Amino acid sequence: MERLRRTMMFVPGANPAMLRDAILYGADAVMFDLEDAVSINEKDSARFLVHKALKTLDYSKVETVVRINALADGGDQDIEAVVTAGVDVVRLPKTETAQDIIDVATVITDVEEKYGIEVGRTKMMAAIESATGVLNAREIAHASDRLIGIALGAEDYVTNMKTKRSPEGTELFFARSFILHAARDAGIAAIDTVYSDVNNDEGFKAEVRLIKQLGFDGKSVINPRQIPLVNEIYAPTAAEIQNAKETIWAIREAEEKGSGVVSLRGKMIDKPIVERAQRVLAIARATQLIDEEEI
Ligand SMILES: CC(=O)SCCNC(=O)CCNC(=O)[C@H](O)C(C)(C)COP(=O)(O)OP(=O)(O)OC[C@H]1O[C@@H](n2cnc3c(N)ncnc32)[C@H](O)[C@@H]1OP(=O)(O)O
Ligand SMILES: O=C([O-])CC(=O)C(=O)O
Ligand SMILES: [Mg+2]
Repeated sequence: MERLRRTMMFVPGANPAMLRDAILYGADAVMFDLEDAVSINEKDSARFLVHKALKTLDYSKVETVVRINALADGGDQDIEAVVTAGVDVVRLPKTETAQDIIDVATVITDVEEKYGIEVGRTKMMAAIESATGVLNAREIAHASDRLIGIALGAEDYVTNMKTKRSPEGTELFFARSFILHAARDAGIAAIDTVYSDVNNDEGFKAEVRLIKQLGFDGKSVINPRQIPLVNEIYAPTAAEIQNAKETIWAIREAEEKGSGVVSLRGKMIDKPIVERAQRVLAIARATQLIDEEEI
């Protein structure tokens, strides 16, 4: 099973208390921010704090991500600071073209070589936050073997599109769909954008249901309270788990009889349906909803 990336929590890089406690809330990934959550005069101290946090804290199973600045705005210094501290993933914001990714990947390679770090160890993500970025999403998603995913950055995107976010997310439908297709085409993760109305749990849950149904692997979050809400919606229900088990049992029985198709309670089961059932069970296993050995 690929790594779970249901929640990626932004943590402002200049806030030592938040950096220290970020690990405690159960996010699949913590994403330390050196870009828009950090004011210009705090950029250097944030870079230093994030380097220290990555070096000294124990992240065990939590994936570490750092959102860097553009190369023209100190991104090369950010890369040196975080790659030498062992970050798992470098996230490039406002990615417009495949060349943006190639340029960052080249700087990462230089730093890995300079410090004797295995070349390719540091992974990357691209955040897509403009019309140009969306239209180039397919090339971006294929731009480097380092890429583990692409993400939508909707606040900047709607600004670029001269609109604003709505509860229904109509204005994001094309960008979400296109980014998802690009990610699936490249075989990498698709991560949805933040929900900024941090005290509106009902609105947040409606958005999470929508992006799960579209097919996103998970969502960037900005507050610890959003983490359990995502996990609850992403967890397979007892009925879904039972149905997945019955699907596997039914197809095993059919295969023993030499057939690749069977019907379960009037519904046809064949290869893609079996694949979906296997994914439900893999998520159930990864989230301890069923035992490792079960089925
Ligand atoms: C468009 C973009 O670029 S989005 C990405 C950049 N933005 C960010 O990184 C913002 C991250 N989030 C935050 O800074 C905050 O959650 C805010 C400003 C949105 C809300 O702040 P608050 O109202 O103070 O949050 P809240 O009262 O829920 O905080 C509860 C606890 O969680 C902690 N916490 C809140 N958000 C975070 C976070 N993102 N990471 C780590 N800890 C956090 C608080 O420090 C507080 O801890 P304490 O109880 O030990 O004091
Ligand atoms: O990447 C994100 O979700 C946050 C962000 O920068 C944006 O929405 O502009
Ligand atoms: Mg942004």
